[in-house]
Amino acid sequence: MDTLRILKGHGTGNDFVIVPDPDGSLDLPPAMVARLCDRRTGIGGDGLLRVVRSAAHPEAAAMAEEAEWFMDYRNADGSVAEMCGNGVRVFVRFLVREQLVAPGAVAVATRAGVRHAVIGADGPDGPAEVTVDMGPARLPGPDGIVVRVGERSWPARNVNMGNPHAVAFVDDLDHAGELRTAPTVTPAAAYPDGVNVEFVVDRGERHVALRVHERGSGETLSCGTGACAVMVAAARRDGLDPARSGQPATYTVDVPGGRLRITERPDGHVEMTGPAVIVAEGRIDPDWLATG
Ligand SMILES: N[C@@H](CCC[C@H](N)C(=O)O)C(=O)O
Repeated sequence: MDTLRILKGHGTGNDFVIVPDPDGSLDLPPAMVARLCDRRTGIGGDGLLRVVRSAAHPEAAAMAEEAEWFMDYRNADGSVAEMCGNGVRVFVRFLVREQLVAPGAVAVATRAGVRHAVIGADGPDGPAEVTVDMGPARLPGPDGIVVRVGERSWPARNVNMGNPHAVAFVDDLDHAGELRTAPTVTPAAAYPDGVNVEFVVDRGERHVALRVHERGSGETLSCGTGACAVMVAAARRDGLDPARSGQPATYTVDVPGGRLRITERPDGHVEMTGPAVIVAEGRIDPDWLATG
């Protein structure tokens, strides 16, 4: 690799290094991803979005007819994740900016399947928000999940948005402490591949706020899949189930980096709407790459 074009983007403060690689020709081992995501010695990011044509990637080739582009998402530690909600909005923003797709309906292949997004034209008030059909939530259980931080513990709900989440309702977001290390979640068997943990408080009617500790990235300013998991957990707690009532349920979910609007539809699909921003673009110094 002599040089590498990269961009930097974020969605509600969840930030990503974007690596265009249409032909899927780059070798991006976990150590290189971690170097690029390092906030002091690299570009810095909660994760990395590699932009690859679905047909050029073995994990996405089967989705190529439905979605031309594959979001190869990696966490900041280099680990692979199935899905990233903020990431998919930023990914769509990137595709439109590069004129790789037209504004409007955009399908994106992910490891959790194809996700369908809608992005409008930018207006006088700034860039259009992006809405993504995040698919249905699964609530696989078991009962009795507990999240612990230091001396405190809370019951939690297992919500899967393509990736795993433990959602704990708490009295005060500060009670989760510094979150420098991952909360302990038991039983461990509920999450064989690790877990993202959300701490949630109520802010008003159908309005909640969260903090999140992400698998592979630590505490972040936002998590789109986490916000969707939180919305569904809050709806069930509040006695709402659109699949049974036939009525959609919409919640405002505040994250440390902004605000997302999440709707669960009667068909069970969860829609997320929020901003997606491209911050910068440039090239990685070939010497830096070579000394990895
Ligand atoms: N920040 C993302 C989620 C990224 C993946 C997650 N850390 C995992 O390992 O599942 C989002 O916005 O959803």
